[in-house]
Amino acid sequence: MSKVVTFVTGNANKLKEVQAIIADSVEITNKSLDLEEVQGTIFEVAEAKCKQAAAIIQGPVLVEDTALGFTAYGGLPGPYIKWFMAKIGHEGLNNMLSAYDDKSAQAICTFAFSEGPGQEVKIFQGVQDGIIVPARGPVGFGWDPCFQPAGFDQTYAEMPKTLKNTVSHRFRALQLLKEFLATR
Ligand SMILES: O=P(O)(O)OP(=O)(O)OP(=O)(O)OC[C@H]1O[C@@H](n2cnc3c(O)ncnc32)[C@H](O)[C@@H]1O
Ligand SMILES: [Mg+2]
Repeated sequence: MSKVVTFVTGNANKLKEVQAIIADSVEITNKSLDLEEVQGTIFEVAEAKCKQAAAIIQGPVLVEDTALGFTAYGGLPGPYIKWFMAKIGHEGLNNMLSAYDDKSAQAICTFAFSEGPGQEVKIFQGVQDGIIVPARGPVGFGWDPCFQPAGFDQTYAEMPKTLKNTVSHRFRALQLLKEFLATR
């Protein structure tokens, strides 16, 4: 069984964070592919991406799906946040919540791992609560400028990368993944 895991993602920023957070403990190579995403729950989206990746790579694969859910919208946009970001941007995300007092949101990072085609898909999820705020900080990675994690007065974008990478939804999910990969 190959120990090397291929992380399949079309997102260079995700890859950078994953490398920064776990590269010292796990051997991960990367394949840049924008996998098709089904419509469904976060788990269904992650599982389907993982099966697709395993079929392409024909070996151990890791994929990740990131969701941003607004409490006032019952968890939407959730896994569809990418398309909301692309079409309405930071200002639009804030405007969506202008009718509501509750600005709270959850950033959810879901990794899905499989040893290969036909193998079981394992899921590792990390959640960070926060609020949606008018964009602050450098524009670099998705909705970072308008997500302020609970317990902090900076948005993800304003934080030094080293801080985001020790408190984020992705960091939390990677702690679980790391434990699993260590026993593999
Ligand atoms: O190939 P994949 O891995 O699917 O990469 P993607 O860019 O399509 O990513 P998703 O399908 O998971 O969609 C998540 C969206 O949220 C954005 N995003 C993901 N993680 C983020 C983070 O930590 N901070 C801000 N934005 C993030 C990302 O740029 C997308 O627009
Ligand atoms: Mg995607």
